[in-house]
Amino acid sequence: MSDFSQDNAAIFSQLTRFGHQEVVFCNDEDTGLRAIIAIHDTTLGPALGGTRMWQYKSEAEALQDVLRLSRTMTLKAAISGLNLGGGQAVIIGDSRGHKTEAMMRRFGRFIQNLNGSFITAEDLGTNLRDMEFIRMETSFVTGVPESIGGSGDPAPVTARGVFMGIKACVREMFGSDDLAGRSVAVQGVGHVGENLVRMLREENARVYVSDINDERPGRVAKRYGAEAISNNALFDIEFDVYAPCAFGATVNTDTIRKMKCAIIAGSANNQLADEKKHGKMLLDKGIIYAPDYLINAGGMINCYSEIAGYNKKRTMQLTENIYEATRSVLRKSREEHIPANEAADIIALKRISDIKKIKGSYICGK
Ligand SMILES: NC(=O)c1ccc[n+]([C@@H]2O[C@H](COP(=O)([O-])OP(=O)(O)OC[C@H]3O[C@@H](n4cnc5c(N)ncnc54)[C@H](O)[C@@H]3O)[C@@H](O)[C@H]2O)c1
Repeated sequence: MSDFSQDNAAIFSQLTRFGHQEVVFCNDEDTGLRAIIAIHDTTLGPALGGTRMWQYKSEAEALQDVLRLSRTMTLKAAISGLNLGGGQAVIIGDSRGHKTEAMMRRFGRFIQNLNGSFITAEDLGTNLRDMEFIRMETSFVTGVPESIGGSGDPAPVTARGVFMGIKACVREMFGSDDLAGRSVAVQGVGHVGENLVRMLREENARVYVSDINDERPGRVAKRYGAEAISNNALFDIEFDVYAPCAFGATVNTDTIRKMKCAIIAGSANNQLADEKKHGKMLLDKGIIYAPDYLINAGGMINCYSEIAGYNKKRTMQLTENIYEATRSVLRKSREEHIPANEAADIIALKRISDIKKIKGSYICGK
């Protein structure tokens, strides 16, 4: 991968290719801060996106990550009916060694300079404490602790959205969204996965759980009446729904060949190793896929509510809408015989282009 700093033209061609509006490079010698903020699209509202701190192998890799993630946030907001755009920030460095209060607050000042076109939240390598530091310098941060007026842990809300997505898929496949007796394998029983297991068991689904952490599956299985299985056995067992809730790219050529499930619906980001290729493979194999950014939007919805003045009831209503949104995507996929991830992209991009026209005519009419 070439270093982007040696090839400026490549940056602009990438921005054009993915339709990014603005990219800000933040450099501060005193604190050692090196960060990139990407604002993908603000047609629907301010760009919301997490701040990820990661030891990237190269600057090019950091840029690629921030561009990809910010675009997904645009699609997620659009398909969820939120008045938000998509953005993302990455801080280059080791979150365990390089992070300081001063660095986070300096980063907060960069966000402040964007005057509200970018609002951030926690992501991999950052935590609620970091958000508190950022908030000392700017109000354009969300997902802060409940103790200081925020919406708190988004995982239960994310799990609720995934649960609604699973129900919509089950209805598409079996004609009813009743989960009693349906079998679901939840891979990764962390914050989201465990909440999901609880909800599934409340509807009497048969639940299998696996995790790379040896202790968790047994504990979660015992608590909710699920069955612990080994990570390696995941695709040897037949079940109705595979719910990836651990990490990305678990849906790839190798695993699709082994899969005996009817549905894939989980919280992990970027589940398809290759969007185009694996979306098509799933369609051809007759496996229903709930696009990840659609059904894991609960966390974003939680942040959206916080920006508007947090209201738990409204947050849950918006999250329940994931059921109908998933149904629309699956219907389009079935009627047009296109992969579900492609159907989701089309619906999300159409909402943005429709609203862009309205905004245009509003300005003309002034
Ligand atoms: N937390 C949210 O609100 C939210 C929102 C949107 C998307 N997501 C995505 O959902 C997924 C789960 O999020 P979370 O907050 O529950 O994270 P988490 O870290 O709390 O849980 C992840 C779990 O997956 C397990 N795991 C890690 N690698 C594994 C492997 N190779 N095989 C099996 N299990 C493995 C971990 O041991 C852990 O128990 C992540 O991909 C995250 O990006 C989370």
